[in-house]
Amino acid sequence: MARAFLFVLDSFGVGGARDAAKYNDEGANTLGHIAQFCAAGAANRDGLREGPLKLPNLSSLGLLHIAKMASGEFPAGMPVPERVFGLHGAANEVSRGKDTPSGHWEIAGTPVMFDWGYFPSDGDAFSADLVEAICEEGKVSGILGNCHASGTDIIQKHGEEHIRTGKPICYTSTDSVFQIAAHERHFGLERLLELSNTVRKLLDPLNIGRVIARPFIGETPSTFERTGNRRDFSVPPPEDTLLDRLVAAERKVLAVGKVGDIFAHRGVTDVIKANGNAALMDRTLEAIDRAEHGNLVFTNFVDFDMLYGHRRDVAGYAAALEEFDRRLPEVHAKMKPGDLLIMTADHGCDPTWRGTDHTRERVPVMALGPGIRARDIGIRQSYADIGETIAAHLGIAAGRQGRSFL
Ligand SMILES: O=P(O)(O)O[C@H]1O[C@H](CO)[C@@H](O)[C@H]1O
Ligand SMILES: [Mn+2]
Ligand SMILES: [Mn+2]
Repeated sequence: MARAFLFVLDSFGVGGARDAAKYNDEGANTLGHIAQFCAAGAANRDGLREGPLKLPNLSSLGLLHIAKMASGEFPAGMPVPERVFGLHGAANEVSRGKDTPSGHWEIAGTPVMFDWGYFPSDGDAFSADLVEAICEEGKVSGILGNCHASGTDIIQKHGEEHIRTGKPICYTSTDSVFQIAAHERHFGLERLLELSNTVRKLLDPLNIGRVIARPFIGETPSTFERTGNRRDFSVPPPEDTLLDRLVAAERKVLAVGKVGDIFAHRGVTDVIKANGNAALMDRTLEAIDRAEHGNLVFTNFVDFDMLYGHRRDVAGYAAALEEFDRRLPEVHAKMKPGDLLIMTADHGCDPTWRGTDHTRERVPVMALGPGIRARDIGIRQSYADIGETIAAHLGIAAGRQGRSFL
């Protein structure tokens, strides 16, 4: 019985990307810098965590060896185990963007070799024509924001005006995204989702990867808070991915968290939503119980990126990693002969880095399962090797990109 479980720790990079300078990210290292801050006592938070970064389970699967391989150094303050129990390596990204869809599609065998459309960072992000079309077709009297921004900052800045005027808050980042923040009650969640759909269609000719609906609640800047009802409206991948190939071979793909949205629901048989890493882990464990021979359970753990990486919150990121690490034995306990678990990431988001955007980095690749012998699989030339490994493990035909490391 062969089953595969793929966990993407969203934004958990390990530094070392050869092309980092092209993205103004030379030296960025999500794991390395978190470990450094923790070891220096600069990531303590009362009641949350303290001291050096503690990831005993990930370390025993080779995470620290991966860090050394990817960026030249073991992470600071973390004891290096003598023996490693998993297949371990790092992977370069070949896709041009350092965004979530590019990373996930590349993992699934479809690197993004075209350029996404992006919005300018000087002056208005969105052209007058686009704003006019949004107002007309989306039936709103105007938009707020119209700039590059951090999603939590911009709702503090414009939230009250948004409630007063009904104008949605529209912003972007260095990713190919158009984000729309609106109040769940005053503006209405359904209306926000409809507007996002309308904008999605308007943006197709501009090659924009995603429209993201960002509902929030609260009445004042200090109480505004984004909710778990975020929705991503992605363009479909440019060609069939591992997920489509599995479905064509009559396999189930159980997509936990935002995975379904990222693949525009192509190649997904079961959509399982959850809010927050703890609930994502709970739903993943249930999906593993349900998964049958030949199935893939594919989970995105979004908190690392959304709540801590973009917020440049080192202590928060460290605590989330430690919590994830603590729950890994629950996954191990469910693994049966024939199961393969791969853990990786889609890009970096170094919480010590300038700005609030993703960082171009290598990602860790950890694979384990009963009967899979631990070894060093080196630096892989593309994330696509991960998807190919799953294809080989589940016994479907090889795709066009990547090489299995099994
Ligand atoms: O600041 P927030 O709204 O979290 O936005 C972040 O989330 C987007 C999608 O991951 C990224 O493009 C980044 O801009
Ligand atoms: Mn991501
Ligand atoms: Mn992100």
